Amino acid sequence: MKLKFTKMHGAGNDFIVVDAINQQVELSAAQWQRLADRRFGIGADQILVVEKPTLPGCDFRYRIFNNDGGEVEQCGNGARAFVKFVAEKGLTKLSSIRVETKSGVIAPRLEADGGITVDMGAPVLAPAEVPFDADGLAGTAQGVDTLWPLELELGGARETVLVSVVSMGNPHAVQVVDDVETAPVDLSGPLIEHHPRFPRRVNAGFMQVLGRRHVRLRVYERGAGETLACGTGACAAVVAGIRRGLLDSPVRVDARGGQLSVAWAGAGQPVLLTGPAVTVFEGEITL
Ligand SMILES: N[C@@H](CCC[C@H](N)C(=O)O)C(=O)O
Repeated sequence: MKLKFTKMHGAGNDFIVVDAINQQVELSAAQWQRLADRRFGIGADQILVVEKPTLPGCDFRYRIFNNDGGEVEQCGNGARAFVKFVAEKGLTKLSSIRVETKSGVIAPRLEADGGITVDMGAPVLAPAEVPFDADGLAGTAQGVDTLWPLELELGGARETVLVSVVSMGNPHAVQVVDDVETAPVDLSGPLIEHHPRFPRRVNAGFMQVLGRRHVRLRVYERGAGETLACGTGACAAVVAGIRRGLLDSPVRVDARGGQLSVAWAGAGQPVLLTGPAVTVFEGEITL
C-alpha cells in the first residue's frame, strides 16, 4: 500500500499530514509510530489525518497521532498546518473553517498576511476534568489559580514542583522557572508526563516570564518528548500565567523553534493561537 503525505511544521513542531479523504488510510498504532520514527520512517512529532466530518456544521475532521502511535485530543500547531494543508490541496476555498477534533470543534482562520489564527476554545480548569487527581492534596492560591505540588524523584533526590493544571482539550501541567535553558526539562519532563496524579499522562510546560506580555517556553510533550514548540502548551502556559497574575493578553511566546502569540480574554473565553505553518516537502511511502 502506498501513502501520499506532506511534511509540515509549525515553529519547528513537525508533522506528517495525510489526506484520508482522497486515499484510504487505515493504519494501526504501530504503523503510525513507524511512520513518525526519525530513523525507520519519515520522522515527525505528530501525524495529522484529514478526514470528512461526522458532525453537522463542520468542514473536516482532524485526527492527531503522537510520535508514539497514540491518538490524542488536540494539537495547536498542527491545527495551523491543517488549515494550510486543506487550502493548498484545494480541499476547501474557505479562509475560515470548522474542524471536528477528538475534544470538540476548533475554528482556524487563514489571515490575509498568510498567518494563521486558531480559536482553540475555552480552557478547562477544573482539576478533575484536566484530568488531574487532586485528592488529598493542598493547593496554594496564586491570583485566581491554584498551584499543585507534584513530588518528583529527581536523580536520587525528592523534589516538589508547583504546577498549574490546564486542559486545552489535552492535559497540561505548567510550572514557572527562572531560566528555561537551565530547567531540567529532560529529567523532570518524563516524570511529570507519567506522574500518577495524571491518569491520561500530561504535557509538561516550563515557562520563564520575561515581561507581562512575553515568555519563553519549553514543553516536554506527552507521547513525543520535548518538541521545538507546542501550540496547546503555549495556550496552557499563557492561561496559567494570566490566572496567576503574571501576564496580560496578548502574550508573545518564544519557543526553541519559533514564535507564537496567544490571546485570552479570561474565564469562559476562547484562547486564540497565532503562528506560522510551513510546508517542507511532499512524498509517497510504501507501507
Ligand atoms: N504539539 C502539539 C500537541 C500534540 C499533542 C500532545 N503531545 C498531547 O499528547 O497532548 C501542539 O502544538 O499543541
